[in-house]
Amino acid sequence: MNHETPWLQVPAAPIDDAARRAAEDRQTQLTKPLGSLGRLETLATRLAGMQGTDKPRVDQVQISIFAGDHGVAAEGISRFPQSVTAEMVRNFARGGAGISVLARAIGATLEVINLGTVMELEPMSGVLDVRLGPGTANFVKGPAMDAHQLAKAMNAGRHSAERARLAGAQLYLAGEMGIGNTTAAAAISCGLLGRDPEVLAGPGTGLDPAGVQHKAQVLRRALTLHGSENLSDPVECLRRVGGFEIAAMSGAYLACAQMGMPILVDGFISSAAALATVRICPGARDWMLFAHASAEPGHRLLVEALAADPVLDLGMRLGEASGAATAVPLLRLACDIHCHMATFAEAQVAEAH
Ligand SMILES: Cc1cc2ncn([C@H]3O[C@H](COP(=O)(O)O)[C@@H](O)[C@H]3O)c2cc1C
Ligand SMILES: O=C(O)c1cccnc1
Repeated sequence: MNHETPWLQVPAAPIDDAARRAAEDRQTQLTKPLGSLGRLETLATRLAGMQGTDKPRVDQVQISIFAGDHGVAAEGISRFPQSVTAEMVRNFARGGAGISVLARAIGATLEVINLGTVMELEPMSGVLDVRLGPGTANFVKGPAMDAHQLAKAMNAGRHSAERARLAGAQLYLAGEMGIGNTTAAAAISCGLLGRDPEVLAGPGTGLDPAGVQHKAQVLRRALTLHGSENLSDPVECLRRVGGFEIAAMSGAYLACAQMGMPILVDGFISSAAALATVRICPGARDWMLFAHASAEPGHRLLVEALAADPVLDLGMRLGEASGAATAVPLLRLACDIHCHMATFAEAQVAEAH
């Protein structure tokens, strides 16, 4: 651990079990057969435990998008050129990206943090600059970043979570933009799960089967270079084969768990960051809800390892927290039903025998 990130050792906040039980008790009194609203019930009762109230709400939603480039893109592992990372940052700022539209639609606050792209960008309103360099180093040749860059990335994530909390957010969504980051997310997953690259390499932005095979070979070279011992350590794994934006997401998730803020995890890349977070701090898992099953094939293994139960399965594979934003209306409905349905007593409806 680095002297710049002593907070990595802070445990997660405890869940309020009394509030969760009170919410579960309320569910038994609502005018419906118990369990008939399926996972909408458990979403509400888990949120109740996280928020310390029997009436949870997710009206105030924070979305933070972390962007950064990847040196491993030089290995030809993405369908798209690296310039797209910076170009998409501009698109976020102008309100034209998928997540820009979704954030407006659900009334969420959106912030963008640029951690360093190959293509330099002019200062833009709505984009925070925390540049750590023009992207990570190519991790098939050496570590993606040095300890200082890793610490700064994780601190950038923590600061985002702190801003969200100060702004009164009731739910935190992290998203990412970084050409090549499905390769980094796959490398992290291989390292932390001890699995072969072939099961974690996927098409990302749209590689054909030969491209996916090449990606797996690139991953294998990285795993050989860094070694399974180094890669089984979550912090060292993030430093060696992670990305600026992935490390920042992990820092943000960890800080949310420490401060007691519910997290809604997005797709493949976010789940790799979530797994690293849980390996750093097992208690962080209690603060995570999982939005969707990504179409990226490796996501299934992360879902399994995290014992996650994603809310949606829409075949999405965009990233940018788009899957998470899409699940927010369902979480709001779960809270509305939980808070506003009449009880058997209120409605004078007979209860079960
Ligand atoms: C226009 C565009 C917008 C995106 N928004 C998110 N991603 C997603 O795709 C990238 C990862 O895929 P790979 O590893 O194959 O490069 C990430 O930036 C991710 O957020 C995008 C990709 C593109 C092309
Ligand atoms: O699931 C994701 O997060 C994902 C998948 C492919 C490309 N970008 C993001």
